[in-house]
Amino acid sequence: MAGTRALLMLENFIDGKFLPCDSYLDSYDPSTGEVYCRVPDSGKAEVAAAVAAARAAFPGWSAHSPQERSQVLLRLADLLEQSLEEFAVAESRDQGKTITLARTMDIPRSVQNFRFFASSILHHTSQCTQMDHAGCLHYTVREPVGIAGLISPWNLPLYLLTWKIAPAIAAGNTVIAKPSELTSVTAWMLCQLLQKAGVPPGVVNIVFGTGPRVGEALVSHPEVPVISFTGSQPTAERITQLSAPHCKKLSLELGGKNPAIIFEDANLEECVPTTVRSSFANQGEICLCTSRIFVQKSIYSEFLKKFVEATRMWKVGSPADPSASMGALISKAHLEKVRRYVKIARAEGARILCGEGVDRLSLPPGNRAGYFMLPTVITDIKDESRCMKEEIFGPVTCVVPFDSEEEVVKRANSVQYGLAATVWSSNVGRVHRVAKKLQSGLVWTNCWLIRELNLPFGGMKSSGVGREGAKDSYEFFTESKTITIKH
Ligand SMILES: NC(=O)C1=CN([C@@H]2O[C@H](COP(=O)(O)OP(=O)(O)OC[C@H]3O[C@@H](n4cnc5c(N)ncnc54)[C@H](O)[C@@H]3O)[C@@H](O)[C@H]2O)C=CC1
Ligand SMILES: N/C(=C\C=C\C(=O)O)C(=O)O
Repeated sequence: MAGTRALLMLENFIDGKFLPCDSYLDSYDPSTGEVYCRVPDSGKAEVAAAVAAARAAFPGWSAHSPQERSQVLLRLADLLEQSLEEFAVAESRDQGKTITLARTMDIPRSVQNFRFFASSILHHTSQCTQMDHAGCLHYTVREPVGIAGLISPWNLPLYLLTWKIAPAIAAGNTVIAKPSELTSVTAWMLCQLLQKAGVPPGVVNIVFGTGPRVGEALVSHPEVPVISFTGSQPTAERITQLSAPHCKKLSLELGGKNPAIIFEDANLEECVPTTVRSSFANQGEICLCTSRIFVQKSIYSEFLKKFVEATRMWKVGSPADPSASMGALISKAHLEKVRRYVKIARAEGARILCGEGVDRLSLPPGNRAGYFMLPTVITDIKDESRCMKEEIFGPVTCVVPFDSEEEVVKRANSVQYGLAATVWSSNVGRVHRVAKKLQSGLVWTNCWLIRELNLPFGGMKSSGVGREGAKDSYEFFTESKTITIKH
């Protein structure tokens, strides 16, 4: 329990006003295991109120010029940047990640999301073709779709929420956002900045609560024609079913089982630390994290030794500790789920080289009830194992050897997911060839998570439907109309 300290009470943000809710959910600080915040447990009534506000705000907001909307987004970015530290501390407490990561990645990227779409909205052009034999000119115009429903997960709370809000409102839509019930605080803090930045009431509405209650009410609402979702594959299936009767536009950004392919000519000085980071950053709770590492046989032992040594240097500690590389996992249930995967691997005869069940986790007394685990490296594991097939979404990675390029491409592609991959080699021809053959929406060669926001982001196969980015998000959040002029 939270002891004598008052709990932080969040409120929904509808039509520019903070509104209390009839019932509330407990929200935990993952680094202590204590309830510290209460989140509205919204449902159909709150969604109906948000839809009414978004509907009323749409004509005015969509009639603004892109330049006017851009100015509002830029003010929002500036205000967020001025409060960066406050947001970083709040994100860390709510999610369990280190303050350092929130300060250097989550909040700066949220600022960048607003700045990026404030700029990119100014540069779209439409198409025009002529048909002289028929005396016709054809051109396209794009219009905002209407009210956008935005559902975001708990791993990168403000980062992914703003990645949806910014392009949606830049294009002239009004929005109803539903952050994860596990991490609602920075979304609520953002509402205070919306007012200051001059976002008109009703343009951005935020309803808090669980997926089955408020999430489904939003997805099922007939006046919300477009849904952008980031989260798990089973939830995406449910959203697809609920939105099917309304033929909604869907963008689904889902999970991954991302391979790292390390050839014998890789530069291990760069590859080892980057692959440790790609496996364990944000406690492994990023859909882009590496969870299957394929290493060419001739360097397998050398890589494994260096990789385990580097993983053991990755300190797990209080999120406020500047020397900690990893904080707490999101929840007790998630921690248990991740640990279960390690147990399954062990029962199948795999070897756990470091981390869970092998090394001792040392934490300050105040964090001992938190949801921490050590970064864990598994080897001697079959490709058919659940740990090599299913998304674990925690600090667990598997390392296995391979012989040939052809073999490793086949094995890398053998899972249901196709989100991100890394390829490590100094042979330029090989990196192009392998990148082309991988079934993956994103391939990073000799690096990881260097993002170019202009270009398409998203996955193949069960990793999702649609792409996000400057042009892709613009196309998703607008409808195209083709006009023919006979002259
Ligand atoms: N981007 C990614 O790849 C992510 C993947 N995951 C995966 O999903 C697993 C489960 O995590 P969850 O938090 O349960 O993910 P989730 O997919 O259930 O939650 C994501 C968002 O969807 C909402 N939601 C849940 N059920 C819904 C429904 N029926 N209708 C509308 N919205 C709904 C949630 O409230 C949250 O805002 C994780 O262990 C991880 O494997 C989780 C978060 C992000
Ligand atoms: N969607 C996720 C990460 C996106 C990162 C980016 O846009 O840079 C995720 O982890 O769910």
